[in-house]
Amino acid sequence: MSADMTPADKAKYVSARRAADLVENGMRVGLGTGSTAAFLVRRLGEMVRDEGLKIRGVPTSTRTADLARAEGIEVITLEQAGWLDLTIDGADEFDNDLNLIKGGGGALLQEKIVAMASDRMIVIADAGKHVETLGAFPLPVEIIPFGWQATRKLIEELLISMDVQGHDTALRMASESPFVTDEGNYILDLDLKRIGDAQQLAQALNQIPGVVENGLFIDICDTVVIGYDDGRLELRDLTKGTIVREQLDLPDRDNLFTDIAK
Ligand SMILES: O=C[C@H](O)[C@H](O)[C@H](O)COP(=O)(O)O
Repeated sequence: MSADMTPADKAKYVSARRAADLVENGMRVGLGTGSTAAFLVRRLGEMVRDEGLKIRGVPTSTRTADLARAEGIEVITLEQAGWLDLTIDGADEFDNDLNLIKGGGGALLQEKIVAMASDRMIVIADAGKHVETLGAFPLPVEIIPFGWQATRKLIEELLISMDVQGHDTALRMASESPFVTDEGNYILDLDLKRIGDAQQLAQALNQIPGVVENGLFIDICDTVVIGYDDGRLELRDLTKGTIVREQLDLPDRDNLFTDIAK
């Protein structure tokens, strides 16, 4: 497996592997969705099986739920958990204030609910996800299928009124038909290039009746673990105002990542 991993995959692995060390016995943990979060879930599974870690996980998608169960992690619902100690999730973009764009994998709604029901949200990401200004990654917006074209029109009018230039809104497709989220909704991807006031846009989007939620995570995440493909990593903690740089001791190349290879 190691030979097939791209540099970005290695960096994702580094961040996920380090973030797993922040999970403590007895925690109720929100489990994110996506390729970076999958590395985390696999590592946590290994810690549960081999190191006796006892956690209960609340997955943010059916994909993550399936993976967590396969890894031997006890899976519970958010209702059963009540509240979470920690959520660890990937992101499509993060800025210096740890505001995020999420939803590239279509799981933004459950991800936001789970993150906001947690004492702490940690993002795991390769360094390529860092941006000065959010918006290069198209912003996913989850919308109700009923009257979705009307919702799109209202979103486009909103973007014009907010003076967002050159925008494009695309219904996310899964081959021939619209992509459907775990909650039975559609996703519109807004190609905005640059989001000036992310807070204002997030609030305005959610005022539109057909909009369920948007992929802007503002003031939700307080820590990021940034991974590099050579094992370097950086932990930025906004609450403490600290940046800690470390080097992850990776096994030699032949064994690299075999602990998570499935
Ligand atoms: O809906 C998907 C999630 O928001 C993901 O966490 C995000 O798209 C990042 O995914 P990946 O880790 O695969 O880049």
